[in-house]
Amino acid sequence: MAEITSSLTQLQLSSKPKLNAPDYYDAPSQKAVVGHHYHAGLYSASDDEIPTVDYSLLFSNNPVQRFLTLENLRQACQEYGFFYLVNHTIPDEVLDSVLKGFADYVDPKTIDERKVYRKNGPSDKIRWDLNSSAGENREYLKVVAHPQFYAPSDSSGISKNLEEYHGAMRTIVVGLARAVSETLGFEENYIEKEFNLKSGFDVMAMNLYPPNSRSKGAIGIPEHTDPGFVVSLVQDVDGGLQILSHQGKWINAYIPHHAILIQLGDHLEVLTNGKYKSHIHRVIVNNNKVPRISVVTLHGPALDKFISPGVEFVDEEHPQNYHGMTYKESLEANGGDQIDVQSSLDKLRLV
Ligand SMILES: O=C(O)CCC(=O)C(=O)O
Ligand SMILES: [Fe+2]
Repeated sequence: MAEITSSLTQLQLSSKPKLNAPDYYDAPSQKAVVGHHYHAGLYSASDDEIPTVDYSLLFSNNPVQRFLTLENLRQACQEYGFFYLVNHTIPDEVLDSVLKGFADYVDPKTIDERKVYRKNGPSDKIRWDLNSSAGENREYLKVVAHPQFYAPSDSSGISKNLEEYHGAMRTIVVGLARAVSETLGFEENYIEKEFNLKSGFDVMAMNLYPPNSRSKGAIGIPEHTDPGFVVSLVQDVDGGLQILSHQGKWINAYIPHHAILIQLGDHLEVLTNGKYKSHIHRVIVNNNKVPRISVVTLHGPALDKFISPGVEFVDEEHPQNYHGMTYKESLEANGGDQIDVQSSLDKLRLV
């Protein structure tokens, strides 16, 4: 588990760790392919700090400590919209085995096993694809993980790891829902109720990004925001995740080892009428020396839950900025399938 590294009295900041390639990868010997049609500086981003929130202190018995950590979380939500979560209760071994499990799963020798999960239809609960183009470079597996967990059949035994990890992450997300509700000045069950999180629709996306020597361009995943309450993300190595700040500046995410990156989702933005916003992010692979794996979970409201700005967030000074829609409708509003967990913030915004 990541350690408490900073003071409570100000936003807790992370430092840039060194690239730490796990030994199950063959680091490619090739240098970056010459002749890619992108400019090295085109996707550069700054190393500005990203706040860190200590999960365990959100539930501290010490009221001062708890108050200060909730204030830290409120600032992180309102002024950033993303933060690193440390001391979060998921054992290191669980994080390591989900990442290692996916690394084993995407063995190029077993690619035919995965192809059965290529798009079959709109009700797919498991989806796999491999994109290698100027616009996107990644292999991914997505599974619906809640209210029911859909386990991919596989010879490497990944499903057990995924399900264990998801169960642990859900516990944290419910804890975060309670803490975030308090930062908004509500009873702790406000978000759980508004999103009916007990029946929340969660999708896990496991991504493998190639090193630059094996990619067809600079982009791992193009710019987007994600629907839902929050997105949780763990990774094996740093490598190109960039988030667009409030100030319109791209920031490199250097996630401390064994910490979790939390990004606020579109539907928290809708519920709070824009007070807590989701942020555009992308993955750039042009500097990657080794492959990178991320395990990203989109924790959503229940599919049938109608989400609109809470009345408490709308007044003369703050006119309603978003339409209401059920979560299901919003996932499908841009023609996507539920498993695509596509953003439709463009359709939800009134202005
Ligand atoms: O892999 C990453 O770092 C980000 C992936 C992502 O944004 C997503 O899957 O929605
Ligand atoms: Fe994303």
